[in-house]
Order: sequence, then structure tokens, then C-alpha cells
Amino acid sequence: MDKTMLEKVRGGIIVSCQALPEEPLFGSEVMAKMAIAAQAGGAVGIRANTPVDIAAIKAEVNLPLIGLWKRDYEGSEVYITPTLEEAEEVIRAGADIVALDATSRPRPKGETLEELAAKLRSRGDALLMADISTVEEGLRAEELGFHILSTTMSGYTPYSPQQEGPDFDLIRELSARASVPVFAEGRIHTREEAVECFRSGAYTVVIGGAITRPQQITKRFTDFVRSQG
Ligand SMILES: CC(=O)N[C@H](C=O)[C@@H](O)[C@H](O)[C@H](O)COP(=O)(O)O
Repeated sequence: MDKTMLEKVRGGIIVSCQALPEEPLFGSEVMAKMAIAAQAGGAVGIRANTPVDIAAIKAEVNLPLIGLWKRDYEGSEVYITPTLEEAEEVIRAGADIVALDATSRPRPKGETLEELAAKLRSRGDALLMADISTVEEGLRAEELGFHILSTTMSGYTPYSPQQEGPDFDLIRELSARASVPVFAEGRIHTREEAVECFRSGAYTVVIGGAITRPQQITKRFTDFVRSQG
């Protein structure tokens, strides 16, 4: 584990390069190209889903890499690196930081966040990032030894605010109360919003769809132009 990773990403933009199987850009080759483009544009880090995408990006890009593995399990709502198995594969694929759902919802296989954090910390080969949706979840993750908190899940749990833009209140309150870095992530669509995230206390800003999902970008244009009549 390399804590200088954190210094490398401070104050910059991390680009999340993800496409699910049902999306037009799905495929590791395309995601690696996205990551190369992000690096050329000045990104300080990459966030990627699945061991194959992580390995493909690692081979092409020399930036700190946040890895996760989205996988559905019956009977649990948790899908971002839900179990130890996915976390270990993500690390094996070359991620420097492993991102896990750290919401308070029940996990698959009866695993708990506490034991997952303890096991991954004792391996010591990757930093742990907690994808949370509330201040309480963030503070709990910090207590469990996570090195980074990210606002990723705000708006995606039924008990967090459902809004179109970033959760600035969460960024502000968590940054004020936590002693580990808070990354702003989720629905950051404009440069002004990214600046506002930093003003709210974010250590780093993670941007996904606004850069790497052209279907979302197109839709924002088409919806807006149509709404202007
Ligand atoms: C909730 C969830 O599953 N978030 C995922 C986490 O890895 C990704 O689908 C998002 O693209 C990422 O968080 C970046 O957010 P945005 O694409 O809104 O900039």
C-alpha cells in the first residue's frame, strides 16, 4: 500500500471510465482508450470497473487506479465490490485503491463491512475507499479503517437525498467531520460544480458520465434543446 497515492490525486480530477455490458462503449479496449484520453486531458487518476478493465487500463496508463467490481447478488442491494472475492480480484488486477460499497445495507454471503475492512487492511496492498451515501456511513467507514470516503452512493440508497446534481451538503459536512480525505463523486456534470465540490471541502473530484458516457452527454443536450422549444 502506497499512501503517496493520495498526495498524487489531491486537488485534481479523477475520471471514472466505466461501461456496463448493455452500454454502447462496453469493452476493455474502449475503456483503456478512454483512460488514455483522460490522462492526456490532465486527469490525476482513473476509476474502473471489473478486473479485465482494470488490467487493460493499468497496461496503458500510468496514473493511480481506483478499482471496483460491480456484481449483483440475489437478496442484497449492494453491488459495488460486494464481497471479499471481488475485492481480492480487483487488487490482483492491479488497482492501487479498492472501492467498496460502505453503506449500511446488508451484504451478500453474510459478510460484514467490518470484517471485510479488517481483512483487506491486514493484506495491506491497496488503499480502501468507502462508497457511502450519508455522513453517518462515512464516519463509520472511517472508524473501520477506510483510507478514503467517497460520496458515490448519495442518491442511490432510498434514505439519502434524491437529487439531480452533486450532494454538496454531504461533501461539506463529511469533509468537516472526517479526518481522512473525502472524494466528491456522483452526478458532477459541469466545471462549476467541480469547483463547488472543492470549495465544499472535497480532496479530489471523481467524474464519470459527464466525460465517459456519450449517451448521457447527448441526452443532456437533446433534452435541453427540446425544452427550450
Ligand atoms: C452509483 C454508482 O453505481 N456509481 C458508479 C460507481 O462506480 C458509477 O456508475 C458512476 O459512474 C461513478 O460513481 C461516477 O459518477 P457519475 O457517472 O455520476 O459522474
